[in-house]
Amino acid sequence: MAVAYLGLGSNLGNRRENLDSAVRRLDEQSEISVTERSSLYETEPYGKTDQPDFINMCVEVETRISPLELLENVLAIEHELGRVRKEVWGPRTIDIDILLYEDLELSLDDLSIPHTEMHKRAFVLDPLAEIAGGRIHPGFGKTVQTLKEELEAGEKNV
Ligand SMILES: Nc1ncnc2c1ncn2[C@@H]1O[C@H](COP(=O)(O)OP(=O)(O)OP(=O)(O)O)[C@@H](O)[C@H]1O
Ligand SMILES: Nc1nc2c(c(=O)[nH]1)N=C(CO)CN2
Repeated sequence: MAVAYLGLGSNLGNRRENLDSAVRRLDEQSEISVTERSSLYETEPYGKTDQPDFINMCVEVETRISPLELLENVLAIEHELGRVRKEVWGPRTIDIDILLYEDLELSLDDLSIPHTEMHKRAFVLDPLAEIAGGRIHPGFGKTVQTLKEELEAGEKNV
């Protein structure tokens, strides 16, 4: 059984309901069990800032399926929940990113693991540290908690 961590975000419609539905749908997949969920974090939009605030959270899942099959499941759930991809980094009913999958490092056209931006994003590291603070990011060889602290220290020095 593999343990993976997913980051979820919503900034359109009923954001809590969107996140709840996404977590429920993930857990309803026969091949995926949601084993931990973080609290909800209200966050200002990062990157493209002229859009509504997000609610972000992370979940831990256990699964026997491969990273690419997990991505297919995640994209199908995004689709079911009505996410329309109009612009990169734009508003969305639901966004689900695969952050970590065991200690795998993978770089394919459609899938990079760990997620390439996760260490730069407080909206990922804050909820992730709550449920996986001690997990090692295989690319950096540092725990999630350390990456979160380094990001916070860096932000103070800007
Ligand atoms: N780790 C990953 N998790 C989810 N999608 C990924 C990952 N790595 C690559 N992708 C690819 O990224 C594509 C676009 O993702 P998406 O539209 O969610 O980007 P975004 O949310 O706007 O930006 P970001 O990925 O930086 O959060 C997906 O269709 C998927 O093929
Ligand atoms: N706060 C916050 N900002 C974002 C988010 C997000 O989930 N939360 N997702 C983005 C694209 O993936 C871009 N910016």
